[in-house]
Amino acid sequence: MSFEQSGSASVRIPGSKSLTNRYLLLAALADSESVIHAPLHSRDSALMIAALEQLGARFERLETGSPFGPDLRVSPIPFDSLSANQRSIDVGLAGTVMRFVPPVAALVAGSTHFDGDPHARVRPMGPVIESLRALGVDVEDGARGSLPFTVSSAGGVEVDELSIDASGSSQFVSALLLAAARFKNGLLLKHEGPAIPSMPHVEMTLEVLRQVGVEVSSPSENSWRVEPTRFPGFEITVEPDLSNAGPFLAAAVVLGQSVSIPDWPKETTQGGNHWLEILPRFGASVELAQGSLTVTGPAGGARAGFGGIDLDLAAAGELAPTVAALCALADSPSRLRGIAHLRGHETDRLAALTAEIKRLGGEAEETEDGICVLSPVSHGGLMHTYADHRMATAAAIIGLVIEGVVVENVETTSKTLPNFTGLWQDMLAQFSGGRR
Ligand SMILES: O=C(O)C1=C[C@@H](OP(=O)(O)O)[C@@H](O)[C@H](O)C1
Ligand SMILES: C=C(OP(=O)(O)O)C(=O)O
Repeated sequence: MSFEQSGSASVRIPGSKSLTNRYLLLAALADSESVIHAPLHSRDSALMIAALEQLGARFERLETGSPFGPDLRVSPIPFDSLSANQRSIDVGLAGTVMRFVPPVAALVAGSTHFDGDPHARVRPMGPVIESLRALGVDVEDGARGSLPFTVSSAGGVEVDELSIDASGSSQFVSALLLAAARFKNGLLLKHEGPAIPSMPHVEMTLEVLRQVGVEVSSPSENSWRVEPTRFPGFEITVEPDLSNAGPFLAAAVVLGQSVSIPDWPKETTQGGNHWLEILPRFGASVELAQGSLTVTGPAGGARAGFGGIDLDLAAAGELAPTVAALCALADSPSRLRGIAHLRGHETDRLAALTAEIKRLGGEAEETEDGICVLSPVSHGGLMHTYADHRMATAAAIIGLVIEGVVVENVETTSKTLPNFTGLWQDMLAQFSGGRR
């Protein structure tokens, strides 16, 4: 696809998955009703809502006319009046549901069975299962250390100190910190092991806990203390999902156009804020003004050519598939580092990215902690997406430049970005002078 002239588009992005699912969970743990404005409505947030409903929380849709769906009123889990039940929770492929909800199930008397999509069964869960056991809760997992498993609790957690190895996912830390305010004695959590990936997501957890009134501190590097806190319901507006803004901003880069994202937060813990540093490395200019981020691609985009990059993405691995799509269109080699843990994401993303770049005639190889893209993709074909929303959006980016790219199962984007194709088409129409 090429555009004779530089055009511009404004793309409004739905709410952050990571913030929505944290607020939903904390609203379920609060002492009174909460209202969440502009939440994400997607498969991952629907799974979080259904999971919390199983545990006794209630959700009411408050229509606002927003194209992204209603606001939500949340009635918390009625801890004092719940009877010990047997429940069943589908985590889909959502890391935030499979990791964050089991510690909440530990607070509720009865047994809760967790299972998910086929690939969910191979995502790392060991530290969650072992932590719950160390907290005095029974977990039956058939000695697999993964989904499916059943959490059985008398209701409540008294142990107040725990060490885990969260080098496989920051979500292991977030999961325990999010529930810990309702533990009888709070929690002192320590991480022991290689570096934790995606640290901004731990910062996000601390930030949302503070926002809702939970006392939390970090006595030393890699340790956190959550005080036992009863906190009232809250009213909050969810920021747009800056990771999901990525494919649209990448479109600006590869097509040499301008894309603006309204409501870009001034300050944020979202890893997607790293776009401001990453995209200039591909020759784009970025401007944050009047609450919008505008990215303007280099003149001529990928057709005129831009160079590859060497980048450590440990802090924002979630952005890797989008960055890899840019690297696959660059005219010199790239190396992405610090992202070994992507092997435990929605699919083994290092293997998937390498295979799909090679499928389209590029040269790429996995390294111990990332991938190298050695030469760009050169022809079209069916790009496999492995039920991974970010593989689908990566394929869409490549398809803007390479003729004949077909994205397999693009609906998989509904994990975090329903109507991706509508937003994408609308952006392209704006570039060609259509509706703004
Ligand atoms: O806490 C969260 O909301 C997330 C943490 C990160 O997980 P990892 O630490 O496993 O990368 C991120 O990649 C994921 O998309 C969302
Ligand atoms: C890793 C991701 O998701 P999850 O929350 O399922 O871990 C992601 O969205 O890139």
